[in-house]
Amino acid sequence: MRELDIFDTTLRDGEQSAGINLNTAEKIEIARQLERFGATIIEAGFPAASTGDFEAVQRIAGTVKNSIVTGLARSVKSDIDRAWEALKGAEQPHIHIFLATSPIHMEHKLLKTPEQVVEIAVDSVKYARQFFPLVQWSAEDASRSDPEFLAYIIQKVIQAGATTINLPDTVGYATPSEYGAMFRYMKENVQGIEKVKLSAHCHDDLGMATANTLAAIENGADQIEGTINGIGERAGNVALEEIVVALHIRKQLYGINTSVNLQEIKRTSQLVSQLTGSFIQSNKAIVGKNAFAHESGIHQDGMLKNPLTYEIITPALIGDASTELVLGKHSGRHAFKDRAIKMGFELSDEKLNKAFAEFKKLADSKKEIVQDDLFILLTDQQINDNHTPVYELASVQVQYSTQNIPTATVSAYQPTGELITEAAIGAGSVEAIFNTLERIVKGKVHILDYRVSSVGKGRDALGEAVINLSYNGESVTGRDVAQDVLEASAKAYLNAVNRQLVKVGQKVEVVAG
Ligand SMILES: CC(=O)SCCNC(=O)CCNC(=O)[C@H](O)C(C)(C)COP(=O)(O)OP(=O)(O)OC[C@H]1O[C@@H](n2cnc3c(N)ncnc32)[C@H](O)[C@@H]1OP(=O)(O)O
Ligand SMILES: CC(C)C(=O)C(=O)O
Ligand SMILES: [Mg+2]
Repeated sequence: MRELDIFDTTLRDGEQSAGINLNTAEKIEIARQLERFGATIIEAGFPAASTGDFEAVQRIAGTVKNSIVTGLARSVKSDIDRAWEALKGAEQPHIHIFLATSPIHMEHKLLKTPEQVVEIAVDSVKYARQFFPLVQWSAEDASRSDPEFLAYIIQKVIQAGATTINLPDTVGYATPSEYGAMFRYMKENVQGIEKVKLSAHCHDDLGMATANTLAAIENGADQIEGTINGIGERAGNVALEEIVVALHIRKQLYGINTSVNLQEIKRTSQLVSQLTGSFIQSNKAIVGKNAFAHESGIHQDGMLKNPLTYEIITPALIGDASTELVLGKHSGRHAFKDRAIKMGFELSDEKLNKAFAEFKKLADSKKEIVQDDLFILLTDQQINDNHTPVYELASVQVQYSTQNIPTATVSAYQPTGELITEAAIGAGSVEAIFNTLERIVKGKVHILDYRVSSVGKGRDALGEAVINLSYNGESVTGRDVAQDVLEASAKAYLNAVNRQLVKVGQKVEVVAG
């Protein structure tokens, strides 16, 4: 059986998705889950990009023990120095350096000749090797590069000390046969290629990321890179869950093993979706809401006679218990704690007590508490930063009728602890609430995106609101749930503003420390 390394870039390329903005606590939570998922390598960020990214990479490198942690760097000394600062405490320091090799990128973006690009690549890898035992070098836009030039620069970079070579399909342009052929060509034409790991990195612009990644595997890739739920720049990266399940289901065809624990797929997917605020389309392979739903009569008949007629994967394979929990308003702390532990949460007693109080409040207004409700509630406590003072919703009241202008009255605690009440009108109830909140948070707010949906099933399902707004010029996403969508919307709005405040608080801490 061949071993394949799984390089997860949810926290770097995934976070490059428009509208996704994770804070350090959320990144650490995702990184810990990726470790449970079994990623060989976790790309935790781009340390030179911002203080927030630097801090997240440094803290993840100090937290995660069973996966290698890496950070991205341009081929410049200052980026490599910053990456070393962030990663020197890691168990196995690993850096990911990239430089574009396609004619269009070299000429129009880097403004360099191919000769200069070779020199920069070699110098940066040599420089990085002085610090890092593991250096991955990526030829950005490899699939649109001249194969001979690509083979030449890869050979030079291997001689300079690179330990992994990545061949990205940066703009999702390649077809499976072309992408596979590139791997074969490099294997046949680059001296020393057998000494390094060869990696695939596919984007989904033409919907071919999964097919391309499998083509790379068929042609000798030792590592594949992707994200959970396929989030990422533009149309996203390849969805790791699709690759690992395909390799598992088609084991006889591929003969490949990975370190991934398939049972952790559902939880990882749910966590990434919740913390990034990015919905998973219902027909998404493996993790979509309908991925295991059989609707039509002929299919249901077949399933009843023998599930293998229509089911190649079961929810149980990916750890989707989907069971309705028998936790309700009469449940006690022990049963609640036991369930939280079984769901993989590690909460302090203080956080567990807070989560329990929230659970009791919810159980009073909702017949049944399902797994999804509990997951959201416990995750919120787990990543809750209670050091930076933030806004907290006290009450919201809306007057709406088809004849009159909607009016909202909102009371909220300020970061100072003071309770204030404001009122405003709007074209609809939601706008009236948002206009009122804008007065409360005392900053310029622009709503960029806003969505509501239900969590779980039934009339009394929780309402979830996700809002992307810019607060004082910085774009940030907030989300929250409540029994009522208007309350969820108000809470999601404050959640976004609070996340921005927490981020600012973290920056101050890093600069001061
Ligand atoms: C394919 C990918 O996903 S690549 C990763 C993309 N991710 C990101 O860009 C997110 C983080 N980026 C950032 O925070 C910023 O872009 C920074 C901090 C890295 C740089 O910011 P700035 O200094 O303001 O430069 P800006 O982003 O405007 O331009 C990029 C510069 O880097 C150069 N550059 C681009 N790639 C590379 C590279 N691999 N190696 C060296 N230089 C590079 C560009 O040519 C440009 O140089 P110029 O300023 O001489 O024209
Ligand atoms: C930085 C590189 C590997 C990248 O993300 C890409 O080329 O898509
Ligand atoms: Mg990419």
